[in-house]
Amino acid sequence: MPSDRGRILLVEDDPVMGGSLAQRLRLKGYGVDWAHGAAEAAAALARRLPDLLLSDLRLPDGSGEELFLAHRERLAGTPVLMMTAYAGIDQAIRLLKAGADDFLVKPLETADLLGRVEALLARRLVAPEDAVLGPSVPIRRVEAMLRRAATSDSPLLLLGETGTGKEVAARLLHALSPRARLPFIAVNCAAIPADLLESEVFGHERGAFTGAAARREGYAERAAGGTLFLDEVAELPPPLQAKLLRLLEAREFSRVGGTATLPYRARTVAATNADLDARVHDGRFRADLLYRLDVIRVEIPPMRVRPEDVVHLARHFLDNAAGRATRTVRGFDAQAVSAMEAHAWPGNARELRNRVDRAVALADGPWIGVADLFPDHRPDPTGTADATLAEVLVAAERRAVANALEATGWDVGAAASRLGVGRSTLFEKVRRLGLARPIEPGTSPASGTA
Ligand SMILES: Nc1ncnc2c1ncn2[C@@H]1O[C@H](COP(=O)(O)OP(=O)(O)OP(=O)(O)O)[C@@H](O)[C@H]1O
Repeated sequence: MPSDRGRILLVEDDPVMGGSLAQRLRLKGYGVDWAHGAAEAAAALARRLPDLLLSDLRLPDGSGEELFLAHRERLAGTPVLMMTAYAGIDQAIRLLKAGADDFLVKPLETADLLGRVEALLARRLVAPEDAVLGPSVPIRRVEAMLRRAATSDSPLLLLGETGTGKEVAARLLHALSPRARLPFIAVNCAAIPADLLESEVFGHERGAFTGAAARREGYAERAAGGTLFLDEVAELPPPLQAKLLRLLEAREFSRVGGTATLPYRARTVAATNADLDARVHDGRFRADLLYRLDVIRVEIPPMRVRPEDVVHLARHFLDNAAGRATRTVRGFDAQAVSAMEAHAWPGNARELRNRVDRAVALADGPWIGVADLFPDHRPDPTGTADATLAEVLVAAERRAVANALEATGWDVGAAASRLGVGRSTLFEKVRRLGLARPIEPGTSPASGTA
């Protein structure tokens, strides 16, 4: 069985056909959101990008072709598989030319369908030996999206908790893009005082304001034909939001105090750990600006759902820190490795880097131990010398169950088969371990998952 299956948006109006497809895909361990028409599918796509779109061409309120074309830019990193009756083959071929990945002719052969779904999802992963960001399946999936998006000029929005590596992802995107030799300019929208932000981003002419002794180029100008990375974009004050919107729409700007209009040639990549949809909803972020920025959306998963990356990144950080250290540091001892694997990493990769840097600086032997990494508090019980066996087992069980549920999008049937237990056993474990499904804003019962 594949190690990670992914989430499929199934668009099919026929209740019998849709029901049977959803069931077969779920039995194979995929998470399935089933939309019964084009409007429902558009709403589901706006909420969350699936790992694969499987859509019928003929829909009661539109067509799969219109749906795909309307979302083509956002779907740049998502495989698209169309289903059509024989009469729709011409349309399906048009869609392949427009960028869809594959199509199936009805009546469907289940084995064929499942084979193509699996092949398309596998293509979304970067091979482990090529992966730069980390070895886990979720981060290799992110990397595959970045690689595909690197050739496009569309704005890209990076979402993820603090410290997950959004700037690292933006730099990788830039490095993989045809703009790689041009500047990468990073602006932290939250770190610059609001009254300076405009002149920092757009530059100013001499004498534009008190203290403007000379003309200064802003970030938008210095980015030239490279990449302008707007970190913490949710913190932009409203007047700057309006100016950024103009920059993106008109692709031109003026320096503060200047009259000349300058062309904006950079690719825009924005990042935030805030819930931008909620900010739009409560009026703190412009809907039209979000629409402009959110053309390709890439979500960087938190460290707790990709434990395979923890030790890999820790070794990478250790190599860097050890290179700067005067003493010889050889690595982590076994307990330190277990403790890192068990820790929840609320500060994500940044916390990991900080802990490793500090441990390398302070450790008094060649091997880094638990106390060097976690001097401030006891990490989750697993791996600590003083945890009871019962605590260690509960922590390991909790982690395995949480990982399986997360990886299958809380598809309990799929998670149960991954873990090799029955559904009812898994339900009981979820209840006993106090695990709760994260609530996705706007999820409607119609898009229900098993
Ligand atoms: N995949 C990775 N490989 C190597 N280093 C990484 C990786 N991901 C994150 N880091 C490191 O972790 C730290 C945090 O990463 P980064 O600044 O990109 O996170 P961020 O999501 O942009 O954070 P914030 O939301 O606070 O802006 C940096 O030191 C970065 O070098």
